[in-house]
Amino acid sequence: MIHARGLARTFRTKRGQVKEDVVAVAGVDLDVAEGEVVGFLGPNGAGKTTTLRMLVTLLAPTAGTATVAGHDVARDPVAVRRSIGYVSQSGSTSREAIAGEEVVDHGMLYGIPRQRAEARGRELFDQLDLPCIWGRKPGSLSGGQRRRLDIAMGLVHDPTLVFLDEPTTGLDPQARANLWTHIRSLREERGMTIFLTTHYLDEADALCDRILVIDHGQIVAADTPDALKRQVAGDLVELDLADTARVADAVAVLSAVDGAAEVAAHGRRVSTRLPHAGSALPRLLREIDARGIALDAVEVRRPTLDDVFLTMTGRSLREES
Ligand SMILES: Nc1ncnc2c1ncn2[C@@H]1O[C@H](COP(=O)(O)OP(=O)(O)OP(=O)(O)O)[C@@H](O)[C@H]1O
Repeated sequence: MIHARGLARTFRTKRGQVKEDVVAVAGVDLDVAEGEVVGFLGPNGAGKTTTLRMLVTLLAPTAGTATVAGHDVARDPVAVRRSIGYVSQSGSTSREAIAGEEVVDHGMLYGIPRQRAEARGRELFDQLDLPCIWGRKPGSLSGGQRRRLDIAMGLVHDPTLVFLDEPTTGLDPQARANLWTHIRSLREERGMTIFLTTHYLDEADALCDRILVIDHGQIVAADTPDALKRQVAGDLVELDLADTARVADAVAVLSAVDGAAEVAAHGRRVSTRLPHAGSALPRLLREIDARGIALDAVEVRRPTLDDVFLTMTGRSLREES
């Protein structure tokens, strides 16, 4: 559905009197198969929106090629636009318009006759849980309703591929979870291919079959959420000691465990990564006990997507965003 090779975009900007080039996207290769939900994850300024805007033909690449829904973005942008839905970060509804009319007008822009656009709009409003907002102004809707209205606008011409730019940014946790359910149903009920950008690790984890991590305009990781998590060194084990004087002894015990990596100490806390913490922990704790090292707390955490990002880039995505 989407294939890009060496896709790049540089912006020429002016700082004071000096002109300089900003490399927003520095040669991206990516492939998205039909029916996949793919998440494009990265910190602020990583190049997510710029990549997306090139794929939806709103921005010309400075280098590289891409085909979207079988059409070349540079040679046949109109065919790309006819085949896709695009929901931008800011949405496309005017606050003072009438929600239903906006959707019908949008459908008619794609050449759909009024009656069919209205039927399609009402069907989408039902599916996206917006049954009573047809005659309302977008400005009077909640954030979650407005986001679902934006998605209805993006789907009125029945595309098989939809691009969502940060679909849940600014929504409260309940509205986000609700939107995730709707996004999942688009794939399940309509077999749509979905490409979305997000800052949110939990969103990428919950929604996406595959995740592409972008940093400084380059893809630094691409795989399923589980496979990405398996790539990092293992489960994180943290022990809080009762007595700082025993930190060195605890570090020695952790370092001796088979497969232990990243053994570290911060204050009273010593930590390590273990490939299979569940099975290694009983023996480790017996050893700690045998040496008379008293513990206040033990914590074991499965790797998260943030750990993946940290491993790939040396920075935490959570801090960045
Ligand atoms: N029109 C522009 N002119 C100059 N620089 C730009 C322009 N658009 C984007 N950039 C720069 O390109 C880089 C990538 O921006 P982009 O918006 O693609 O990142 P992003 O990952 O989508 O960020 P965010 O999560 O904040 O939306 C940033 O350094 C940004 O400042």
